[in-house]
Amino acid sequence: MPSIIDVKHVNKAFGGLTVIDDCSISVERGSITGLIGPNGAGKSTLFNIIAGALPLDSGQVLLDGEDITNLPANQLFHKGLLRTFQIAHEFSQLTALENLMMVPPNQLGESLFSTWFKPGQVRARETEVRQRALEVIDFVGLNHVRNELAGNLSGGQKKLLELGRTMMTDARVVLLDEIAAGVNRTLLGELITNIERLNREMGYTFLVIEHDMDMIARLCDPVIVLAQGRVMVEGSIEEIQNNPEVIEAYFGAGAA
Ligand SMILES: Nc1ncnc2c1ncn2[C@@H]1O[C@H](COP(=O)(O)OP(=O)(O)OP(=O)(O)O)[C@@H](O)[C@H]1O
Repeated sequence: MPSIIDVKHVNKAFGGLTVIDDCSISVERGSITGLIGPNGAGKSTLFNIIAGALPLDSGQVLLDGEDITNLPANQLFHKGLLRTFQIAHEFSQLTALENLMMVPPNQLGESLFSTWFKPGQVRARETEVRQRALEVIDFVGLNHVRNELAGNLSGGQKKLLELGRTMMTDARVVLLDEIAAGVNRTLLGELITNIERLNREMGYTFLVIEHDMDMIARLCDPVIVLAQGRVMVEGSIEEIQNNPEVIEAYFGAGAA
């Protein structure tokens, strides 16, 4: 399978500290690829670079062969590369359903001009968006709380809602940043099922940063291990777990 994301020889330093060091990774189209590594390995920095939230010093990022290096997040969003975000404070006062309805780009209703001059068209579009939001909320299993304020949802339900938000647009690649953190086991099971369904049924590719090794083991193939800003090893979870270098990096000298 060809890759959908290619990170090529990327470097990033903060002050004098090199955090991403000539790093190259490829994410296969249709895969659920895990990105793991010890604390401070540079995972979030690399994510931020891919997601257009942080400029790189040198190197290149390609999406489907197209150079997207340093493109801002909103342009990447239109190209179908998105990352999940914690529900922003101002969105916590909207219901779960309204949170989904806020997502679509170029919503005609957002423009005052079109509201004045094309009210029929705006209404039709809103009905369409609402219908889609109802389907998505059902898909992620939050139908019973659709009219709750997002701020009142449990941690796990918020994660499901974040995942749902990626479904309101035509995503090709979704970056998931520690989605398991603070989620109870039941909801985590639902999250994993939903991610797998999005992957299988809708062709989403996922790149997943995760500290929860259970989740990585259940979901990800391949797994890329980052250490000190470089790829240490890449392979199946079994290969990773049995790799002495990885054991050493995680547990320190003598553990292997
Ligand atoms: N904005 C910043 N300014 C200065 N240093 C930074 C900045 N962001 C990250 N760093 C440093 O870069 C290094 C890598 O951080 P990063 O958050 O990418 O690691 P990580 O692998 O995601 O770690 P963790 O698993 O602990 O979340 C760390 O040493 C961190 O202190």
